[in-house]
Amino acid sequence: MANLLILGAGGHGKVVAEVAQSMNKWKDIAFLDDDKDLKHVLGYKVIGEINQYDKYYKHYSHAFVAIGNNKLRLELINELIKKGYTVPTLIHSFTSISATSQIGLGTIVMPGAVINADVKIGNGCIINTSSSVDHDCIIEDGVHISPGVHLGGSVYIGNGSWVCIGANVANNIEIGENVKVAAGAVVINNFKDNVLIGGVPAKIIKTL
Ligand SMILES: CC(=O)SCCNC(=O)CCNC(=O)[C@H](O)C(C)(C)COP(=O)(O)OP(=O)(O)OC[C@H]1O[C@@H](n2cnc3c(N)ncnc32)[C@H](O)[C@@H]1OP(=O)(O)O
Repeated sequence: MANLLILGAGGHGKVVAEVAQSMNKWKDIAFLDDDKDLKHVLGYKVIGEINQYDKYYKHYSHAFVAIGNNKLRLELINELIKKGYTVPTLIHSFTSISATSQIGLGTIVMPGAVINADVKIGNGCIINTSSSVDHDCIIEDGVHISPGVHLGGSVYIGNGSWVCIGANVANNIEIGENVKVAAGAVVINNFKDNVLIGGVPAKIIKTL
C-alpha cells in the first residue's frame, strides 16, 4: 500500500481525504496546507505548506491536489507529475461508474455520482457529490461538475469550465473553455469560451 499526500486541507481537502479513505488503498494519508495553524484535519496530520511538496516525495509517492480553483489545481497537478509523483484518480466507493468510461489523473469522483457508458473525463476534474454524467459525454481537463449537476448524453465541456451547483445541461450541448454555468441554470443551447451563463433557459450574463 502506498502513502498519499493531499495538497489543500480546506473543506474540499476533507472530502478528498474521505474519498481516499473509502478506497482502502492508502497506508498513510497526510495534508499540506498554507494555514500554519492547521495541525490536524479529520485526524490526519498537516505536515507542511503546499509549495513544500518536493520534500515529502520519499515517504508519499502519491499526491493529490485538493484545491477548488480549476486553473491552480491543474497547474499543481502538472508540477507534481514533473517532480515524479504518481497522481491518482480517486473514486468514492459509493458511486456508479461505467466500465467503459475513462477518468483522468488527479480527478476525483465524489459520493453519489453516476458516470455512464463511454464517458471521457480529463485530468484534474472534480465530479462532485450526487452529480450525473450521462453516456458519451466528454469533459476536458480541470473541469468542476458541482454537486447535483446533471449532464445529458453526449455533452461536451471544455477545459477549466465550472458547472455550478444544481445546473442541468441538455443532451448534445457543447460548452466551451473557461465557462461558468451559474447555479441552477438549465442549458439548452451551445456556448463558446469565456462566458458566465445562467438562468432558465441559460443565457450569457457576462464575458469573463
Ligand atoms: C461542495 C461545494 O460546495 S462545491 C461548490 C459549489 N458552489 C457553486 O456551485 C457556486 C455557485 N455560485 C454561483 O453560481 C455564482 O453565482 C457564480 C460563481 C456563477 C458567480 O460568478 P461571478 O463571476 O462571481 O458572478 P457575479 O457574482 O459577479 O454575478 C454576475 C451576475 O450574474 C448574476 N448571477 C449570479 N449567479 C446567478 C445564478 N445562479 N443565476 C442567475 N444569475 C446569476 C448576478 O446576480 C449578477 O447579476 P448582475 O450583474 O445583474 O448583478
